[in-house]
Amino acid sequence: MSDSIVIAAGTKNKAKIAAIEKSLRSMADAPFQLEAYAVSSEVSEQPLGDEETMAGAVNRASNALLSSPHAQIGIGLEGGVIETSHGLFLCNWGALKDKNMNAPIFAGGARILLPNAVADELRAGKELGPVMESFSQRKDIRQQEGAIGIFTNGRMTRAEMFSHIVALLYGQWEIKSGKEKQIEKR
Ligand SMILES: O=P(O)(O)OP(=O)(O)OP(=O)(O)OC[C@H]1O[C@@H](n2cnc3c(O)ncnc32)[C@H](O)[C@@H]1O
Ligand SMILES: [Mg+2]
Repeated sequence: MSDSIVIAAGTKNKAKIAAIEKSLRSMADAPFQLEAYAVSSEVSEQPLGDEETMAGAVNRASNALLSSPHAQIGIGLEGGVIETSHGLFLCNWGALKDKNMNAPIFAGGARILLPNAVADELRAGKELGPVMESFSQRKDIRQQEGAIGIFTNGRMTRAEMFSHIVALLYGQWEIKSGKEKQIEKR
């Protein structure tokens, strides 16, 4: 980035904001301002499958951009679950919307299998957030290491997982904005 730009995040979740902040700080070559808006994802509280989770991510990105008077970019991150022949997996998506670009940019995140006890509660219509609280006997897991942290023995946190998605989004955005890195040819 050559000029300072305003980026609007479509969430107030601490793990998601930390991911955006940390990932962008490490990549952006100019200062930026990050604003956080508690926008609607316009999908269910517990998105099911890639399509619904992607829709949640892009709706958050668009709604964040609309909420901010000065932002050039909106970022939306959404956590969902997806049914497979091997069981129910966590699935995560991010979307970036630049007000000067027609198409949104997408990136998907890490997936891991949920234990049967947790998966069955979700299949019965419960949300992962509260299910994780009763499973781990702790409050607010979704703003901390998340289900992914608990089920990977703390090797990957929710913020780290979302920071990979933000890097995937930002790198694609750089290429589309003509800010490609000059990689040395050997
Ligand atoms: O404030 P927002 O941005 O909505 O943050 P959130 O934690 O609710 O995150 P999502 O809406 O993207 O997640 C969809 C649902 O999945 C839950 N969830 C997703 N990932 C989770 C995780 O790693 N740990 C605990 N709950 C999670 C979350 O509580 C919601 O019920
Ligand atoms: Mg939510």
